[in-house]
Amino acid sequence: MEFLLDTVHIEDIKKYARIMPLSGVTSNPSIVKKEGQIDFFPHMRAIRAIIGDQASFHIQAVGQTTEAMIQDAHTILENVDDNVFVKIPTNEAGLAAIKQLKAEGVNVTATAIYTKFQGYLAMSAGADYLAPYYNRMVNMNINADEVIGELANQIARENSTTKILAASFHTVQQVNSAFEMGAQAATMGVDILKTGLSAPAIGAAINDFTADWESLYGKDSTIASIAKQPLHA
Ligand SMILES: O=P(O)(O)OC[C@H]1O[C@](O)(CO)[C@@H](O)[C@@H]1O
Repeated sequence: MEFLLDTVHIEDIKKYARIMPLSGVTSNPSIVKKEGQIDFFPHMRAIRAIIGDQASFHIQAVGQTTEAMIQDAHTILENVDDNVFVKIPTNEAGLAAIKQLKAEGVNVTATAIYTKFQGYLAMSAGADYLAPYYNRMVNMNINADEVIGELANQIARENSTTKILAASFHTVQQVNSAFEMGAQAATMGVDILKTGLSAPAIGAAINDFTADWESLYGKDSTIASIAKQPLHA
């Protein structure tokens, strides 16, 4: 199971690289826009420096034609590093770009996936990751669970190395569901992580444990402090 962050906000990436089992970072032009007019390549290299070589880093091509996407891919690899997964939208131009980039040995994430058909084609073209858009499918009355579940079944049937990197999440429940349907990876904004880890019930349970502990050993006592001053020494 891979958890990725769907942001290029440096402080958030630094913070959550410390907190979570971070498998990678994803971005797209809309995510980049949230940071304002950043110096694109130095910013991307700074993200790589934070997440390290073992994490997967997904950066999107913006060209509209096959040739433009391939040129974008080469430029990204030259200016960030060779391990980047270049995100290519799964339309006709994109599929042709995926085929060519895979023939060159480039890491590719097929993105903008709303249907099984797009996913099957991108898988056949050799994409390393498929990025189905969970919440956008839900908004279009497409059964996101079914799409992800069937893509996962096909991966299993073919013993394929392609992985599902589910994306476009608006709720914690959607992330759980994508994993349960067989996605190997999910990318999410920090809002999802904050919501999932800060439910009032979690804080209430921690407060109760603290109160019980302190009623026994005194205010601000810790495991370390009672080890230094054992009650029955
Ligand atoms: O629907 P949204 O929230 O814009 O998300 C689109 C998704 O597509 C991606 O570009 C795919 O990786 C993600 O970065 C993003 O989660």
